[in-house]
Amino acid sequence: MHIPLHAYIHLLRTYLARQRPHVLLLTLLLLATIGLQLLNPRILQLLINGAVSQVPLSSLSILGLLFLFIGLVSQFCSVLATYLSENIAWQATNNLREDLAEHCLNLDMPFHNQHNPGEMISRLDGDVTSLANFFSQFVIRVVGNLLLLLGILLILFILDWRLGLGLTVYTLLAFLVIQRTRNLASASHLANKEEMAQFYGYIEERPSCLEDIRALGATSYILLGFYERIRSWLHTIQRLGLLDGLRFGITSLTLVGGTLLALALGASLFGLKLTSAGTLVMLFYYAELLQLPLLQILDQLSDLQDASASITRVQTLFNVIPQVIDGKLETLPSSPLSLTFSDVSFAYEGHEPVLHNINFALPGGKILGLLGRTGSGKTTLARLLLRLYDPQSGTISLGTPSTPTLDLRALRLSTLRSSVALVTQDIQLFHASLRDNLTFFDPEISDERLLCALRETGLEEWYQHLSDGLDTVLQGYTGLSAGEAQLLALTRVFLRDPSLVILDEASSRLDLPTEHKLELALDRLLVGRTVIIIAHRLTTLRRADYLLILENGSIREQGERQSLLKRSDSYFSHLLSTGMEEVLA
Ligand SMILES: Nc1ncnc2c1ncn2[C@@H]1O[C@H](COP(=O)(O)OP(=O)(O)OP(=O)(O)O)[C@@H](O)[C@H]1O
Repeated sequence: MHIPLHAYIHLLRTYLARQRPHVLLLTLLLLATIGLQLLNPRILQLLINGAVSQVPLSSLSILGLLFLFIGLVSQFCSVLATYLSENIAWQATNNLREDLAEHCLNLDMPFHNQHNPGEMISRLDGDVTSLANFFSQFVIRVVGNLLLLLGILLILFILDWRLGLGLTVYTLLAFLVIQRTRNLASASHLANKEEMAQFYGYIEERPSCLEDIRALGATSYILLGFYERIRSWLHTIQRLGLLDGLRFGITSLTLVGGTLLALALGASLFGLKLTSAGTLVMLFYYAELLQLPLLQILDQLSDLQDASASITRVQTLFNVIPQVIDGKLETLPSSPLSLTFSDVSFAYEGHEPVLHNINFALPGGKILGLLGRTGSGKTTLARLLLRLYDPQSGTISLGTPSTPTLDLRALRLSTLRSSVALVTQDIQLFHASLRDNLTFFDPEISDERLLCALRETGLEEWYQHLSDGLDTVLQGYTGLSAGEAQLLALTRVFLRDPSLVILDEASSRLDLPTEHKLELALDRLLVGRTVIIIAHRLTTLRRADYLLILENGSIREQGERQSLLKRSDSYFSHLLSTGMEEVLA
């Protein structure tokens, strides 16, 4: 997978620029750690040589203390650097996660239809998390460890060119050998992940159809599938364990080889009286130290491989452009809006047309009852009105007293969606306080306004039974009846005060007191607004000034409710006389 260098640099610059002082401090700390790591063996050399040549104990003690002090400072710097790099990584990944989440939320429905929530979680969490190391450590660690490596080899060259040359050749060979052996188990690691996903997918799916499994007596069949998967997984794990063990063995042997080489070279120089005991110990120390940058550079390179895949996926997501383009007009008057559909036709991407040449006009402040069998296109029509999708042909316009036809596409999406409210049957409640569920986390909305809205929707009594009032945490639908959930959705609309309301009535039957409360709430809510009700109850239809009946995505009939009622040949009259079940179900 090839990612241009500028993509890495762009990502690093974007997300590290906000934390420049921390990055600078981290660089300094790492450089200090490297300097101290290089210095300490030299102190050890002086200490041992001093001891051999019997320098005074006080001087040796100072050297000993200095050795300890440098070790401590080096450890302290390294702890501080770890803390800082964790912080930098969290900040950078959180900023990236935030930008990506905002981007995804602004993408339109066609995108979300094609990408399931699991995929989004894997992008926003999995991929972003795997970039943490890339942000906090990659450049600094690779450059830092290269400096450490070069520093050690340079010191060895200065000590004796044969030592320097021998260990340089060893370093290059060790790099190649360890790098090669690392790839030994990578195919097995992938296979292991695949087997794991298969296994969990299998056991996750089974509980959801437990009843069917029992009723059909399919338990043995399910267990057989379970054993087959676990057997296949076991073989993969065994192979992986073997290869991992082999890899570990080869790496350890290669590293020990370096120390042995250093000792052999040092010992032969010592035998030729070309070096001192202190230098021999220092050499051993450097040879051990050499392992650290070698392994860390290889670790960083393998992390970069993972990061590259994540960077590609994150970039691809950032490159997705919404199909619904935002308009420019920022304001709409708060008076009831008139609505016009002119020759609107629409098909979901890759599907047959759902709406065909829809034409209708609804004056401001009036109520339209929208009827039709299931699948006739009612919800789709509401989605077009909110610009969750754009129609392939035709225009939808809102009208204000000053501008009778204002194409939806001219409006800012945020303006449109604050003026038009959609209450769906599928009411979403967050795991959050009642206050946050109503205000959508907007601190500007006062508690008085909230209580007033709850009174308007008849939820005052329900509210008084809540243990923590507005701070009561709603656990999804637990403790809420379907009617109460609908009333809460209406309370949200009261608070937003939109000019046009689309209400997809719940098709389930409510008990009489709740239905009564709902009717009262609607009486108050719908006054002075333009309303479209996707109606499932006769009582609601009585509110409608106009009716529009859809059939297979086309208008079967439309007109003023009263005049349709009066006309005995109207389809509506026919539906009334036959009980209307088929279109209100
Ligand atoms: N996201 C989608 N992608 C593809 N086809 C869809 C999508 N949503 C709805 N449809 C199809 O569009 C047609 C109209 O669906 P729509 O939900 O608008 O009907 P409806 O009249 O609101 O039905 P109901 O009363 O059952 O809610 C149906 O055939 C449906 O399968």
